[in-house]
Amino acid sequence: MGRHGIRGKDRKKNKKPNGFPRNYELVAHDRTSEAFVKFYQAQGIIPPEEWDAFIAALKRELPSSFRLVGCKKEADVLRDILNTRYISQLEGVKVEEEEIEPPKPLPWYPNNLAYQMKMSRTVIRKNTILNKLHNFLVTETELGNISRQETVSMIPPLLLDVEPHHKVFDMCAAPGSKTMQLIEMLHSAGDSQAVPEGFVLANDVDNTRCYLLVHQALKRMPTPCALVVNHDATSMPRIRIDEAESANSAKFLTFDRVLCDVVCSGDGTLRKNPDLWRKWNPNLGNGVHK
Ligand SMILES: C[S@@+](CC[C@H](N)C(=O)[O-])C[C@H]1O[C@@H](n2cnc3c(N)ncnc32)[C@H](O)[C@@H]1O
Repeated sequence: MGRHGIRGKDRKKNKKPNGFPRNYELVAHDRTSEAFVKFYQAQGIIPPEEWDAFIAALKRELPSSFRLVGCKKEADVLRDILNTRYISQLEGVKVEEEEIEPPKPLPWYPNNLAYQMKMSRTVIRKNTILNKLHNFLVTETELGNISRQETVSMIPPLLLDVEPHHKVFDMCAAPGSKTMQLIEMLHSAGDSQAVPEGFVLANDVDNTRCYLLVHQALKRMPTPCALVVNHDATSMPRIRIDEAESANSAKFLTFDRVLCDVVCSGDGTLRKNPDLWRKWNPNLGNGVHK
């Protein structure tokens, strides 16, 4: 079951008999779409023997996940608070006969700083500790101590193995969850006051999304080691780093690490937003490639 606000024309259709609009309605999500099946089968990119597993994966609700910002000295304290005040209190707790799953550390993420959990909003509302945990996560996210990020999105920056002296180019950076992780890795030397030698050049072609990068991501992680640029990464100009007059002796910036997180179809969002099943059409994916 999901809860939806009812907007626009749909609001008219959803009037109660007494004439007052129902703002919310409980809707069972129909996680099927003929258009989706037709489109993906025509692409021929999913081997027939994997089709059922593919659809089953898309129908599984996406667990939520978050990271404690690792380069801050508060990370250890926050992990302790999370474990003692919330996770240990939730062991074996049931909501309406159903045992709830407390947040679990992702085993491959360094220092147990990333967690995943499966909890619906309905369950959160019905349990006091879960409610408090929810408020804790919201507050610490606002303070920049926690970053809400999908589990799969945490992997590429980890694989880059960024060190504090690295010059890093994040080619398609907005809205910036991976940029944040790269900056954290630059600042990972332990001394939170020290300015690392390296930096992240964070670029995105979309000007509006560059604003998101600055105002949502970098605002929470102030650093002198990040620069945002707004350019088409397919024709990125070389950046000259010498002061010489002569073009013959020109030196250009090179990078130690490059992250290129290109646009996808966005269809994985079906897991996060099941309402998309009924609205799905190929233009949604094509739209992000304009
Ligand atoms: C998958 S999103 C990036 C998500 C981001 N790395 C993060 O972790 O938050 C892809 C981004 O690529 C950008 N983009 C698309 N074409 C681009 C291009 N030619 N040059 C630079 N950025 C581009 C889009 O505007 C979009 O913000």
